Amino acid sequence: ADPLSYTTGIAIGIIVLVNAGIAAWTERKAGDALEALSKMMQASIYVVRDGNEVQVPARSVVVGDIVVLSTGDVVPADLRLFEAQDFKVSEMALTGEPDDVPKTTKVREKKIGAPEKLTPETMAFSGCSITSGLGRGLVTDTGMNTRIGRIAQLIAGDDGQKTICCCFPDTSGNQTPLQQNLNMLGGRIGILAISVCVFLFFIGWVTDRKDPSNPDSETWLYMILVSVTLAVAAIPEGIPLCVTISLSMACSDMIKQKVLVRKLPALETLGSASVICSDKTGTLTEGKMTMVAMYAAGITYEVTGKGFDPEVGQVQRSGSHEDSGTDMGVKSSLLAAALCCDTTLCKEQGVDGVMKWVPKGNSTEAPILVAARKVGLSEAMVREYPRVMEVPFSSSRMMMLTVSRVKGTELCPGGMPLPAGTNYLAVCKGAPNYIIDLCSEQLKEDGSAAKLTDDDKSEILKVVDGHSARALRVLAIAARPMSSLPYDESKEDITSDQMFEACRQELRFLGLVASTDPARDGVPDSVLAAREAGISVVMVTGDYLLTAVAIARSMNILQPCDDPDVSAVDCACLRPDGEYLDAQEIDKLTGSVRVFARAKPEDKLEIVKSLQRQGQVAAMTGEGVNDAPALNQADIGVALGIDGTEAAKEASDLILTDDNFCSILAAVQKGRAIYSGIQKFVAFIMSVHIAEVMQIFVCIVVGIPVMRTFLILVTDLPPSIALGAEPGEAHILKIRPRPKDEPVVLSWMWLAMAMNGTVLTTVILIVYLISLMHFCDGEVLQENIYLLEGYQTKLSLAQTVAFISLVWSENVRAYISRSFTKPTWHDLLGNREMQKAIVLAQICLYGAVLIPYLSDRILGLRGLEIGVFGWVLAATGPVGCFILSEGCKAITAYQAKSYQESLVSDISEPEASLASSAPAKGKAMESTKPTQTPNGTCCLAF
Ligand SMILES: Nc1ncnc2c1ncn2[C@@H]1O[C@H](COP(=O)(O)OP(=O)(O)OP(=O)(O)O)[C@@H](O)[C@H]1O
Ligand code: NA
Repeated sequence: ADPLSYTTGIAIGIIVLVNAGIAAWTERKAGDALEALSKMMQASIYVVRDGNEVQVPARSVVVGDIVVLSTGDVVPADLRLFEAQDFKVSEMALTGEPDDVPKTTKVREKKIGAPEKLTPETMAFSGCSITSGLGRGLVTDTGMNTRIGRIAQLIAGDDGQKTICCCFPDTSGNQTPLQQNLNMLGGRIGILAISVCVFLFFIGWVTDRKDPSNPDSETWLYMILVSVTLAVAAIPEGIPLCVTISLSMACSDMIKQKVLVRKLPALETLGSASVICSDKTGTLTEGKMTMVAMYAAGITYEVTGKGFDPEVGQVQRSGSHEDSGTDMGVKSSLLAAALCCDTTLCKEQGVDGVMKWVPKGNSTEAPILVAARKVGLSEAMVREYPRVMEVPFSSSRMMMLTVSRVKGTELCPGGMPLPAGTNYLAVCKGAPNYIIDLCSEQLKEDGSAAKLTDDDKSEILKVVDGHSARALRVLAIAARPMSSLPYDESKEDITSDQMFEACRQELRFLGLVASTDPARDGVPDSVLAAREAGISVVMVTGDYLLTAVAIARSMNILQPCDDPDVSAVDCACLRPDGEYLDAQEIDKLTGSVRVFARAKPEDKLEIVKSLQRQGQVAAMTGEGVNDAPALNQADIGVALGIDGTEAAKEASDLILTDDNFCSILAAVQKGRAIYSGIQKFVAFIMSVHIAEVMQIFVCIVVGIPVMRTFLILVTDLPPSIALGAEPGEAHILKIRPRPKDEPVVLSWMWLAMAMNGTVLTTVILIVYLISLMHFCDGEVLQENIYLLEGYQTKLSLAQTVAFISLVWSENVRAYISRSFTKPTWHDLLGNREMQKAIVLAQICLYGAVLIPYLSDRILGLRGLEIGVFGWVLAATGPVGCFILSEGCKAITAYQAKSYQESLVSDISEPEASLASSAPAKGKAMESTKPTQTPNGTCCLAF
């Protein structure tokens, strides 16, 4: 019997196996990489070990551990609390209860008639986040034994891993929208391929095609073999594999850019981001504040020195160079402020071995401690005033309050006099416009207290505005000497809100402190680059409006032409009477506003929702627990790695490991590059499949022996993967963001694929026909060829030439496909992965055609016997392909350009009408949204 009819089947089998093997191996590798990533992102928590607080992975906590919890942490296990200060927990995940639940350490008698509590007040449960306060607890249960673990078990029933085909894990649940999109595309191509196969089967049957090697066999048997071959050739099984590889490689690359990808779909969404809403402190600025000015007891001061070093610089009256650190107002304000801080300042050895002053805690408080030391108020002195109560800073209250014990007749030597019988001092520090409303008197230069009139208030606010216009962050400090606590300490049920309310009455205004926060390097340029990329940058900050505007100007977020009355607002105007405005009115604001000041975390959520209603794809940064809903809502939730809380990280899609705004833009650029890389290899793979189908089709219909070219599906894999790793083209940040629901394969890409498939088919068929005529004594038709003596060898010579020519053409086309629009010679060697891939493909080729037995017996290829004529003829293929494909590129480039232009005009038309009707002046171009998808419909073009 003739082995050839089996070898075809064997060859197909081998190819499918090799393909599946490579696929499984690379998928595994990609999976490992992602797993390593997820390890890096594990939550961590402080526990007490050997008497020290140490940071450990949250998962490693065991029963009996003492866990230290503070605002923003996620409870790692079920705990019994034995310390709780203003401790509130969101139990949303457990009970669905949206309000924060206060916790305590005391077991209380259950009141008769009081509603049954779902969760005891003395326990904190795994998975819940701390919304305020500090606490310590003893771990009672971990893992699946926790409440949430047991609920999870109940829901899951049996927790067996889902698998398909008995051994392969079912990963379909983790697929990104793009992967799902491509799978759907694959499904449609599959259906199309099957129709073509059925059609071909009937044509072959009607025209009575027979197996050339076995003319007596049944036609239908042969045609089934051919049709199945065609189906294998038609389905682009390499695409999902390349997508997985490209996404996982991108994740590893992003780490170098200081971005951790928590959720894969974010990688794709990044490419279509049209607005980035960023925090200010620490993200746009360095978050390393230095106090530069003060106002105390009615006198203005300058503070000299830079950074956190308290040993250089002094406090001096404006216009003088003399040290005024001993002024009563200065001392009193700074001491009071220091009493109301949770931050510490200590000298530590830096990485370079030099001793450096480093603050630990809140960035706003650091400059206060530094300035206090400059006037001789050391931490040891501050500790002499024991704190009895604290209401921690929260972004919603915009202030912090503490009560400390004081004694004597003055606050400190040379400080403000205290009334007789004073035992406590309440200190409130925070946003000046909030504090000033709580004050009823003010400290005068002689140490007396005078009534704070409305004129005085506006005088002080003028000072605040003056500092704010210089981009300084201003805090007000107010205090109240008390003989006894204004609330009943022994009352168990008293909440911190009630204590806050009681202590913040009748405050005495002491002073203001103003600090600079320098811009991060590169941020102003990144903002400009974002604008060029069609992405608007919006600042959402808790800071004062004037400060925010001044900083936004220095960061290019507001341009000189922007009118701050239109482009910057205090968030209070989103909720004039405590209630948010209607959607429409909020949309009108978010359409033009670039700076949101005095923002509370809830405002972020409204802003994101509003931007999304307008068709924007929004990235939003966040750090606090209360930012979690906004991060969750945003298309791309970005948590800060350094300052961010665990709760924010858990709600996010990306984590910036350096908190730097510039990294977001780098991630967007990468997101765009990945997406265009995927488009490139999809087009590359699809066109070779189109070509395969066309060749087989033409051969069967005309009656030429079918080519033996399936191996191309293996040799094409490396270049396809390399296309996915294409570094983004230079103009990638110069085009506008891709509309949200634009299909992966655009209509002009379909045309490009069809043209390329046709070019490849035509060129290779011509090469094949010429070599058939050369090797098979001038015959090309199957029925004549199989009459020839030794026709098998002759035929396989011709097929070998066609195969070599095809692989070479594909290698050339891989370079051509590096850009849809730019000529191939532009940055020819710009992708090193491609060079490696081509070498690999070449090795496969020569192995397949030259290794004895493998080539001739199994694959039916005879590279050793085709002679110089064969090799030269094969070489004409890539040349022809190159010329024709480059020609087609001109058409594609034209179409791609008009598509981009149609996007721009689609957007600028409604913009023009909007601009003429709205009085908003200086409204820049990038605030518009890519709303509709201009006809990017997929028409199957082949
Ligand atoms: N530790 C603090 N104690 C007292 N008041 C504070 C403290 N930190 C900030 N504030 C006040 O609260 C305001 C809002 O602070 P918040 O931390 O919410 O904003 P932010 O850090 O400037 O914002 P973002 O980082 O989101 O840009 C500040 O402008 C300041 O007046
Ligand atoms: Na999100």
